[in-house]
Amino acid sequence: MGGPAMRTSQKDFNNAVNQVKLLKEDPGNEVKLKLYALYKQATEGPCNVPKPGVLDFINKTKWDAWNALGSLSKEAARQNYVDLVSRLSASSESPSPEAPAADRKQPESDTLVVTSEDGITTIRLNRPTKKNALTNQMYHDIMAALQAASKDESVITVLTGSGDYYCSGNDLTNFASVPPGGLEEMARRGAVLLRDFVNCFIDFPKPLVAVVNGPAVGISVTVLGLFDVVYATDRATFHTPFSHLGQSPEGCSSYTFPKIMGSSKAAEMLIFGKKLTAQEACAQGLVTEVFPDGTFQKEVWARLKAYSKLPPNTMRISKQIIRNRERETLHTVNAEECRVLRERWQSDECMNAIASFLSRKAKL
Ligand SMILES: CCCCCCCCCCC/C=C/C(=O)SCCNC(=O)CCNC(=O)[C@H](O)C(C)(C)COP(=O)(O)OP(=O)(O)OC[C@H]1O[C@@H](n2cnc3c(N)ncnc32)[C@H](O)[C@@H]1OP(=O)(O)O
Repeated sequence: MGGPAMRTSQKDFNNAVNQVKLLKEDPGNEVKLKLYALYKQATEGPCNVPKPGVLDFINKTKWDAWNALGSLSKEAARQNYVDLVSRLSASSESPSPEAPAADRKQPESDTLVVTSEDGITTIRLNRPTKKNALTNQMYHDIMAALQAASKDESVITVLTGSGDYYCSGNDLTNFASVPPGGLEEMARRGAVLLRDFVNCFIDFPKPLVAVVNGPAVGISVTVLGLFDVVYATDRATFHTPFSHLGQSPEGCSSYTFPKIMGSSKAAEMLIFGKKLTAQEACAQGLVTEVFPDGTFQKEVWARLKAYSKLPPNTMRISKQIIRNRERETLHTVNAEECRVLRERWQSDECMNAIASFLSRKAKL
């Protein structure tokens, strides 16, 4: 993959190196190995020392981790290191879901309903009169719900919607109240929120399933590439109208969609905003299986209940080994997409599209 424009300075990197020493929680061996490899790549470049012998287990493991970074540039490694440390610092400082920040409503807010039953935690978007459009609060609530689900007793986590839509994407009124810092500050905050939101999907440790109960728009479509399985009713459609909105792809779709469906089909969706039927999305690999709407709920939940009886640790480990192949790439893509969107949100094309929706309630 071509490396995105990097912005991390040597000073940011040095700060991150110092920050690691101050982490309140041990991040575990896997993460420490990743930090080691990125540090070596950032400071010395691609692995350039002889491979330790098989019996020198620790040094061989470290060598393997460094060597696995291949020809990643020093700058990209520095950026990935800083991003990783920033995520670690945020998670060790952020309050647990049981002790929420005072200024933030928790998922008990009725726009998100979280339930756990039969080994399945279900996160349900519950704003049917607005087609489950995502408010700022809902982004935070979904992140908190995913964080809680990653630690609860459940085996599988499901995201679904209430009513006739799965989700109509970002609530465009999120852009209506401009903070004191102006448009620039709004775009900066939006980019941080989006990056953190998508990171939660990249790093979610258990099998994650989307039960797409109706049409899906925007970010609710793009993050599907980060789910393990996507079941859809035959009523569902998949629409990413970014160009219509003066915006650019997010949710890692600039990477996952070409990988899933090929570059030309991905371009038709992400650049021209082609809306796919459920059958088309399935044929292109974005959807795992399509069910008739009349039996959708019954068939899908019966399937998921059966899967939830499989050995939990084995499923989690299998998911991790699949995700680990490209975790760092996904984080890099996410950071780059957010950087570009931050600029798009300040563009005339985007402002005009949002103003048009807000003033005339323009339809896609
Ligand atoms: C601090 C900065 C904050 C920034 C936060 C940024 C966070 C990250 C952002 C990530 C980037 C995401 C990108 C996207 O998701 S792009 C996609 C955005 N979505 C849309 O453009 C969809 C707009 N909606 C429509 O086109 C139609 O409503 C739709 C086709 C979905 C349904 O049409 P239908 O005719 O069936 O129904 P209605 O239009 O009558 O809808 C019912 C009511 O729901 C309101 N609605 C629907 N979708 C949205 C939406 N996305 N945002 C806001 N409101 C929405 C609609 O207006 C109706 O409301 P009223 O009943 O009050 O009229």
